[in-house]
Amino acid sequence: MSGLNQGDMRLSGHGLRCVRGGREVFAGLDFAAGSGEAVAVMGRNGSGKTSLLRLIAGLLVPAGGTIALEGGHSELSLAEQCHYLGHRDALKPALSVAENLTFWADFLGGERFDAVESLAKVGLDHAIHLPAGFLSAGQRRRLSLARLLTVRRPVWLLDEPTNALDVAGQDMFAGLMREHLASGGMIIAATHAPLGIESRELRIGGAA
Ligand SMILES: Nc1ncnc2c1ncn2[C@@H]1O[C@H](COP(=O)(O)OP(=O)(O)OP(=O)(O)O)[C@@H](O)[C@H]1O
Repeated sequence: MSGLNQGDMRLSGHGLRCVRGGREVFAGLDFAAGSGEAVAVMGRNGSGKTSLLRLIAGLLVPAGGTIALEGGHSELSLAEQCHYLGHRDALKPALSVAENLTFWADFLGGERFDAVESLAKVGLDHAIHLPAGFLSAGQRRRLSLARLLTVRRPVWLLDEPTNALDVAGQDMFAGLMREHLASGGMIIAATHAPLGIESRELRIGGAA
């Protein structure tokens, strides 16, 4: 019995151990997040914040411990219910802004929402036909964020999501995160700066 209400989800990790390049990065790590909750993963450089997100996304295998999602879509894996947004923007410079978004929507599959509307929400509708290679760093980040809106997935794994965003961009993104949480989603974000939304702190490896 999970004790969850219908539609609610809970993502948790217990006793997680991460080894990279033969070196232990962290061990005995526990975390939990429920629908509507955000967790800010904090810690010094190299403490394993990105590694934790990659473990949850299924891009790395834990050396120990377990990760479980309760109450999600029973026919989909955890990875299929996650968006993983790395700190580097995964964009194809020769493709236009709209084509990059379509590429990601095709790649990720599932139900998709209007790309133009998503681009408008992140303030990029004026650049829709521009090659992504021409975008500024903040605009590239905004295009990456539009992916979260075009393909809806309940678990957002975000690595330093506000990097390169100006103050207005950070406010815009805080609004998008709040909407996502209000709709029952959850967010695990590695960050060195405040996220701009209410969040629980998960500190890895002692004080930064
Ligand atoms: N592919 C790899 N092979 C070996 N070691 C790696 C690899 N990737 C990362 N590491 C090591 O794992 C440790 C954790 O890295 P990680 O990127 O998870 O840290 P982080 O907390 O996100 O750091 P930062 O705040 O600098 O972004 C670091 O010591 C790093 O050198």
